[in-house]
Amino acid sequence: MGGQANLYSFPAVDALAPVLRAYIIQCQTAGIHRHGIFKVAVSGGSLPKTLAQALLTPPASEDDVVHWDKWEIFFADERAVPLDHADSNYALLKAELLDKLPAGAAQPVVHPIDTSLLDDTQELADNYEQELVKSFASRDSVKLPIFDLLLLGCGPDGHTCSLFPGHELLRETSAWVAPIEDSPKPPPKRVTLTLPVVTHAVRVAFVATGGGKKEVMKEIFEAGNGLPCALVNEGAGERCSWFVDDAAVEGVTYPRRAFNL
Ligand SMILES: O=C1O[C@H](COP(=O)(O)O)[C@@H](O)[C@H](O)[C@H]1O
Repeated sequence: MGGQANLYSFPAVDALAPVLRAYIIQCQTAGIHRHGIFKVAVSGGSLPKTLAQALLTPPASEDDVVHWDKWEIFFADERAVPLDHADSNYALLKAELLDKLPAGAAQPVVHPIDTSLLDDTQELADNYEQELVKSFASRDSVKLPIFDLLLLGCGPDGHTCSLFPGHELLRETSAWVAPIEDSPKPPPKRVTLTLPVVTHAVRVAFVATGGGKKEVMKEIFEAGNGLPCALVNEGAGERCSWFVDDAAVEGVTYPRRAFNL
């Protein structure tokens, strides 16, 4: 993959949010142009709150409209818990964003995990993979699903989705969705998109904010060290963009880019 990941840095989340929105709208326009729909996968953690800040403000113009009725939302990773559990990424996205969409307005199609399968994470992952197969066409006809956009977080240890540093899941080359039963961050049982699916997306955007991320950001951008986020940078190259606040990249020498709104 040619090119390097783009790093966009802002004094604070208030300044980051409108640029993230503009970037997402660009991806939305491209997706709708490409196939009449916008297929996105989102992370949990701190991301949904920032996403809400970016996407819930009224449009500034016709070109700035979020066409929710064209959105198909998947989860980049999910914890093996009920959908109303405090650890559920679905519950988080619902509380932060989905429940706040204007009443009566068109709604996105959302794909949560099948919670009847929580006792068997392999089944849970296989079932979620089938959700992707239904949406992206059969596994026989496409080697990998191509999301229009992945919206990802970065943990302070450099994990993204539920792909953790040094974990054998990083070597998965066949499955689209994989189970993990020993996540170092609770809860231990989860399902996650695999690295090939992540790096195959049309666009990948990370959002990382706060001084608690600065050590790992330095490692990701200056050493790599095989950290999951660094592997995404390497695999997706210039298709990958980071939206961060200055606190998260304090001391990081990697060049920042200017985002042309
Ligand atoms: O466990 C998880 O953590 C990561 C990072 O979360 P953050 O709070 O540090 O942003 C998140 O992206 C992932 O979806 C979640 O399951």
